[in-house]
Amino acid sequence: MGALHEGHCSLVKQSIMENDHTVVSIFVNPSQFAPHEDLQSYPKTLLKDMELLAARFPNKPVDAVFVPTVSEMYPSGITLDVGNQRGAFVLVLGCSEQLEGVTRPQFFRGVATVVSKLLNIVTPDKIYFGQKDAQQCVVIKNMVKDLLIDTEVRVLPTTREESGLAMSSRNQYLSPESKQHSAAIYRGLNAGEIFYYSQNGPTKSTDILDKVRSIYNQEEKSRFELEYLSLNHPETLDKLDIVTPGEGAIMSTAVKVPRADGSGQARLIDNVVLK
Ligand SMILES: Nc1ncnc2c1ncn2[C@@H]1O[C@H](COP(=O)(O)OP(=O)(O)OP(=O)(O)O)[C@@H](O)[C@H]1O
Ligand SMILES: CC(C)(CO)[C@@H](O)C(=O)[O-]
Ligand code: BAL
Repeated sequence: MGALHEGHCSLVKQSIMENDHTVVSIFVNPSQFAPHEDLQSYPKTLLKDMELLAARFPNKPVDAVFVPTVSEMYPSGITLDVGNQRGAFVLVLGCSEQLEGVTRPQFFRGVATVVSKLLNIVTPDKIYFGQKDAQQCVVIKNMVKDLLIDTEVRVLPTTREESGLAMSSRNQYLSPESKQHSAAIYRGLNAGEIFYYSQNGPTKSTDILDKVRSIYNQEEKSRFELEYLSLNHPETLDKLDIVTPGEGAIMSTAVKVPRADGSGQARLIDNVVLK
């Protein structure tokens, strides 16, 4: 969606390494935002993005940057009626009731819709996504499988700041202080991860999540508001009561932190995969 950072660049780098041609799409997709979300303020830095791509990949540059308009992507307009969301994609994907789907009921549908459009336009052999948006990756993998789309979905690890904070375009909303507090998001997930591996066997989800919460509880609620914290099956996103080695889980969270300009909260997501 633009406002490019090193997380995006890691996807571009991998694509340049693995393919003859690379297309970058930059499109802030209105259909995945609910009316109360941050579509209007979402950072748009196209010229800087182009400069960053040129500077980071001077030897083998990307072949095209695709920057469509909303009406090019949605020639028949967009239906934003959340009450009417049970369209084909939701039926195919079957995970609209989970996690991001609970707090952002339009999100999975909007992402599936725009990604299928992008796939139809570019027809790539491979398409690259970041593990930071783990649930989005599950939805897209299911969509590609269920709609028999001829592309390979590549998911690359989350690029982090030194503090552990996952890089995200929305980090631009934060003050340096808020960024410091936000680093607790990953510290907590990491504490849960370490606990799980120390158990060396099936582990109760509540025990793992308690370890994460013990870190989150050290933060003041006005600075760090937990929206969800959950352990889910890595492929179906079903909630797990027990995490079993071999089957594994995605431990994911969404946290709201104050925006630097005082205009409310920024919502940040992160996750770790338990093997
Ligand atoms: N830190 C990261 N590491 C690896 N991939 C990332 C990272 N951040 C984003 N991506 C991936 O880049 C692609 C484009 O994401 P998007 O433009 O929404 O950026 P974002 O930084 O995730 O923005 P947002 O702040 O809206 O979450 C997605 O596949 C996303 O998972
Ligand atoms: C998958 C995506 C491109 C759909 O707009 C977006 O959600 C993103 O960039 O993560
Ligand atoms: N990185 C996912 C885009 C979104 O939050 O809408």
